[in-house]
Amino acid sequence: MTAKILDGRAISATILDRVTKEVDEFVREHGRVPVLATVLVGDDPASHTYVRMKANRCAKVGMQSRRIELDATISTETLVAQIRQLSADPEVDGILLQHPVPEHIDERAAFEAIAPSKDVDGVTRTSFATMAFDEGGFHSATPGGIMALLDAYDIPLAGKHAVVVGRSPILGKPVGMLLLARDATVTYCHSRTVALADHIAQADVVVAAVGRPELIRGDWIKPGAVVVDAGYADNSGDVEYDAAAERASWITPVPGGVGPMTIATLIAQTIRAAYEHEREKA
Ligand SMILES: Nc1nc(=O)c2c([nH]1)NC[C@@H]1CN(c3ccc(C(=O)N[C@@H](CCC(=O)O)C(=O)O)cc3)C=[N+]21
Repeated sequence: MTAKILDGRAISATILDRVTKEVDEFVREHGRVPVLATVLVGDDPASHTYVRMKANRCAKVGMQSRRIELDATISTETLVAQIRQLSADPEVDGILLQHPVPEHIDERAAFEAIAPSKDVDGVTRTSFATMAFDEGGFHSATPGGIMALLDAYDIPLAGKHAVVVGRSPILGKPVGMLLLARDATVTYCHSRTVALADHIAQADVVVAAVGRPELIRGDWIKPGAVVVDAGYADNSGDVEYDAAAERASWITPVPGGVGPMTIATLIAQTIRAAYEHEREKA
């Protein structure tokens, strides 16, 4: 078997086309352009690239982005104050704080300074809780993008055994909960898991979200499984792609899979936030 491609580039383009129309309508209706504020701390080149891509995608759909770049040495308090200011700014619809922040900063405290109504990247406790209770809040961008990609290809999830590798608060943990909400049977694996290969071999759906290139070997994959690779360390995935593609029924490439879906989710949630802000004003 050779796997079919879950084409995140194509599906994200469809989403961004739809958002472009929504933005156009929003501007005509409300006489202003939606604004996404991006906050980047420090000078990690990969983080700069991602934030630039997000700003470019904003421009492409007709939204404005406001870039805030902060020195790597700033304190948690200063970062929190900056983000609170954006949360209080009526011109800002969405706020993205690029992860990771330098180690001396309390990243959780910084995320929590994002007003829930502006949490278009889905990183706050409020968003986590609404996601977990299926109450329609903003989804964490990568998990939301993964679900949209699976849905675009009508991948069945009910009753399937999904194995999520990784348990980070904005990726592994929430994607497992979204799969659970769709009636998958979910197993979480992580750095302390014993016999990872044996778990992967049981999976109908594998979601790899650890950031360790080629941690997951192709010959672990159960024939016919769906493989979603959310790894992006050094621009390579967590899955040994060629060997996995020989066994899988569907697979996400890196690049061109989960990455573009993450950005599309962020952008789609930003126009939604803008509409909700206008509704609150009315
Ligand atoms: N608060 C926060 N939210 C995030 O969503 C977030 C984050 N922090 N920190 C870093 C990760 C990483 N991330 C990516 C987004 C798009 C691509 C992407 O589109 N990559 C292209 C290739 C990139 C290239 O060509 O260089 C692709 O996969 O096709 C990758 C990685 C979002 N992240």
